[in-house]
Amino acid sequence: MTAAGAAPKLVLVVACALVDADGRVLITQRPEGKALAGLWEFPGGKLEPGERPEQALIRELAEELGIAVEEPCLAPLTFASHAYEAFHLLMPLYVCRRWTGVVQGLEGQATRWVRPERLRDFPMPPADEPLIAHLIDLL
Ligand SMILES: Nc1nc2c([nH]c(=O)n2[C@H]2C[C@H](O)[C@@H](COP(=O)(O)OP(=O)(O)OP(=O)(O)O)O2)c(=O)[nH]1
Repeated sequence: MTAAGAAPKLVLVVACALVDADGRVLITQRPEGKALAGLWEFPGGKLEPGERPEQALIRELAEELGIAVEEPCLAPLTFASHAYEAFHLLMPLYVCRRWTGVVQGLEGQATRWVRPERLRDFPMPPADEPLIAHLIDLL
């Protein structure tokens, strides 16, 4: 609970479910030393000042994974809205099936391609749990 009048800080993070030709989804493991370290998440991150969400996501996918995505290939699927202790996370989740380049964990993060029904076998941040059902429905 926050004190009356004190609104939690709203943090906008964009994330993407990359889907391969076999219908598997990419998850990446948050590195040691970061918040939520060791948990598996969808690639993405916070917007930089002046960025549109899609631009931020394209930048994050290039920086984290070394792939190039065109904006029309990002389809909105759903979003997460989750109250963490320090902030409230609002996280649109896009789906992308087309990119160029080969996915690599450029920041040393582990990467896994996982069938949507298997996503629950990987510990994910609490904000992500409700997203899994949407991916199972879609794929
Ligand atoms: N990229 C991504 N972030 C997620 C997911 N689920 C989830 O709760 N988050 C949270 C974790 C972080 O608090 C935030 C993403 O921030 P980030 O990865 O860009 O930044 P960070 O934690 O390294 O923090 P910072 O050092 O940049 O401040 O969103 C997810 O599936 N993907």
